[in-house]
Amino acid sequence: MLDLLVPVVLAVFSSCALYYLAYCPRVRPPGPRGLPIVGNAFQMPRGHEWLRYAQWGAQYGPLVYLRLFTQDVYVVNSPHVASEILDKHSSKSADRPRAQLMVGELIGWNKGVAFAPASPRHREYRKLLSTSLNTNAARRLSPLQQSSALDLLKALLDSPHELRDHIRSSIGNNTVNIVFGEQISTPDFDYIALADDAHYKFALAATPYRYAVDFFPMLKYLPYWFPGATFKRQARQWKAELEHLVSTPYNTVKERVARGVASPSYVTNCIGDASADKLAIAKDQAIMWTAASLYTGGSDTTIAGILSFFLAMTLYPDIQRKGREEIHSKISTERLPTLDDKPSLPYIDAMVKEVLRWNSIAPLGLAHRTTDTIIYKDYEIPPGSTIITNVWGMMHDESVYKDPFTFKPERFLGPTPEHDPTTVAFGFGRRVCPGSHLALQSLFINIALVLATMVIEPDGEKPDVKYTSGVISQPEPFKCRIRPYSEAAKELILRGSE
Ligand code: HEM
Repeated sequence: MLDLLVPVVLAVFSSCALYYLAYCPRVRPPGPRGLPIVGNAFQMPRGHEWLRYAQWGAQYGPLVYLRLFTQDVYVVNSPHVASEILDKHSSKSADRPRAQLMVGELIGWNKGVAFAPASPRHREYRKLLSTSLNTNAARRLSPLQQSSALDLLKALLDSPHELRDHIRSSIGNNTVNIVFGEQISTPDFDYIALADDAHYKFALAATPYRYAVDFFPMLKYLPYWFPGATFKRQARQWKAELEHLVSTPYNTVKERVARGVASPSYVTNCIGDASADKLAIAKDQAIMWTAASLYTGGSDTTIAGILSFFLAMTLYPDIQRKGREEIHSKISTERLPTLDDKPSLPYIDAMVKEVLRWNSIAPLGLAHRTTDTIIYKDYEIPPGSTIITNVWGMMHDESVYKDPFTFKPERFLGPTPEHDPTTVAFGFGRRVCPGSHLALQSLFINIALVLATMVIEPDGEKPDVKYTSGVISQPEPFKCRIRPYSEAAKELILRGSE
């Protein structure tokens, strides 16, 4: 009898354990207590969400659980946890939350790289992007970035008060040159103006709770003429505008490739040796949509970074002076710095990092969606969950960055530098920003050229540090005075731009 007891007890015990493991929901990470049915829907912040997420992070820990009706949402407030979930389980976390119906499906933004679902199409996109934007490829594009930074200096000599417009046009033109090889602008088609308009409409259409169709998907079947179906007519018009914006420059470059007169660019590089009119449809579409996505992903982000740098320099004259002294002592005042000088300019390199950290350009990155169960510690993250990375929160965690609201490049120098923000600012896993090398180069070149030749000062009172809300956050309008550092510096700019 006793012989039987031990195996029976063991069998019962292990069955219970197996049942528990298989069927009992694992513990969820802590988070604010929600209401029945709606969960945390009414506690969700509207605007500058990263501040509330960081507060929840301080209260509940690096992984916070929220429920919006039936949607599981995990907010990650630590680089380590983000990497454990999104880098280590990259194949299970590479999807995007289904874009709201209006902006994604009806207008068509889900064909762009950033909002495309994880799929063979998205993998094809990433293959094209990594071939053309990897470290070596990006390095070859630095002369174009140098020349657009010089355009910015020249424009600032002429009209320093138009700082924002000058940065926008220098970065916009540069991105178009990199992607299409030349400006695509005719009296009827101004690419940059049309792209900016499309981004504005994207932001309107993506505003949460704006369109009833996002909650009641059946509404998408309403006929266009139906009373009250204004959203359908609006979506049809915006979709046509988006497709025109995406296809016109691409077809222009393709036609130039066919005539053998295209300038080198991302698009010509992707088309490669294939005869431009014989590309497989899937590849043709992939080149067209990745090209458009480079402008969308690369323009406003880089502009926000350069504006942040100008704001920081207005507020921190000593840091500005130190940066300029490094350039003048290591490179001289006789020539302008280039990307090749990076190894001799560690302080400028640290400034680039601090620009990325001080006020995060993409404070919440872009949300991921899981497609399979992910186990992290005791927690089970089910498929279909939304993962939000609170990049701003990670960059302002006092246990990682001492005095996080102060602009202090020194934190990245010396024997014990603080955590490198470039590992966080560009996102995680299979969705990590494909333009990060280009972005870092652009920030370095612009910062080095401005510091070598210009002085930035407050215009009256020191400005407040106020940033816009949204996917990309940039300084709100602020006043500063910009003047050449010396007559020689002015000469250098004018000579350099001849
Ligand atoms: C300082 C400037 C930039 C910052 C801070 C930035 C940041 C980011 C972040 C956080 C993501 C989302 C990553 C994720 O989902 O985990 C992203 C995605 C993306 N970025 Fe950037 N970015 C910058 C510049 C650029 C540039 C210059 C380009 C192209 C020329 C670019 C193209 C893209 C694209 C296409 C995606 C979508 C990737 C995908 O979903 O697969 N970005 N970026």
